[in-house]
Amino acid sequence: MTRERTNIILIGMPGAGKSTVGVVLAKRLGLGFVDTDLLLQQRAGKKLQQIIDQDGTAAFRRLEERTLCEFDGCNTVVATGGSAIYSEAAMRHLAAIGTIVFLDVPLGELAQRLHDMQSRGLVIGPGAGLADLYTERLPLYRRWAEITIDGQGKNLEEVVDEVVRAIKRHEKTAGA
Ligand SMILES: Nc1ncnc2c1ncn2[C@@H]1O[C@H](COP(=O)(O)OP(=O)(O)O)[C@@H](O)[C@H]1O
Ligand SMILES: O=C(O)C1=C[C@@H](OP(=O)(O)O)[C@@H](O)[C@H](O)C1
Ligand SMILES: [Mg+2]
Repeated sequence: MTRERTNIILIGMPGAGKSTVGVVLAKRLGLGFVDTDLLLQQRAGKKLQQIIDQDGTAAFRRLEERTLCEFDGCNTVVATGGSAIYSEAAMRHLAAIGTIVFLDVPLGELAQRLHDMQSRGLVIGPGAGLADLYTERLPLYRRWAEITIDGQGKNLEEVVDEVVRAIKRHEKTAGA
C-alpha cells in the first residue's frame, strides 16, 4: 500500500454493515474511524432525512459529494453512505486515498435488517423500493470495489475477520 492510500473505504447498500463493521474493523487494525454520514449531518446542521425532505435528493447528493471529496484523512476506516457511488468525482477521490472494500450482502438479508426505510434518509426515487435500489446500484458497487466481501449469512465478527484477511491478502499481492 502506498503512503497515499492508507485508508480503508467501505462501500455497499444501506444495511450492509458499513458503519457497524467499520468501527470494529478500525479498532482491530489500530486505525481511526470516520462515518461520512456524520460528517455530512454536522456540515448541514441537520439529520440526513431532514436534508432529503427539506432540500431534496439532488441537494443531498451534492452535499455528500463535497463531503467525500474534502475528506483527506489517513490511516482511517471510512464508512461511506450507500449513495456515495453516485458521484464519480467522490469515488475517484476515495480510490486515490484508500482501498475500496465492498460489503456485498444479499437483498433478502438487507431487507431483514432495515426497519427504518422511511426515516433513514435514503436517496431513493418516489415509488422505488429496496430491490430497485439494489438493482440500480450493484453494478456501481462492483465497478469501484477493489476487494469484495461476501457477507451472506455472516455475523459482525465474521465479516470483520473476513475483511482483515482480505486486506492482508490484497497487501501481499500489491507488494509482490
Ligand atoms: N453482519 C451482520 N449481521 C447481522 N446484522 C448486521 C450485520 N452488520 C450490521 N448489522 C445490522 O444491520 C443494521 C445496519 O447496519 P449499519 O452498520 O448501519 O449498515 P450501513 O452503515 O451499511 O447502512 C444494524 O442494525 C446493524 O446492527
Ligand atoms: O443508500 C442511501 O441512499 C443512503 C444511505 C445512508 O447511509 P448508510 O448506507 O450508512 O445507511 C445515508 O448516506 C443516506 O441517508 C443515503
Ligand atoms: Mg452507515
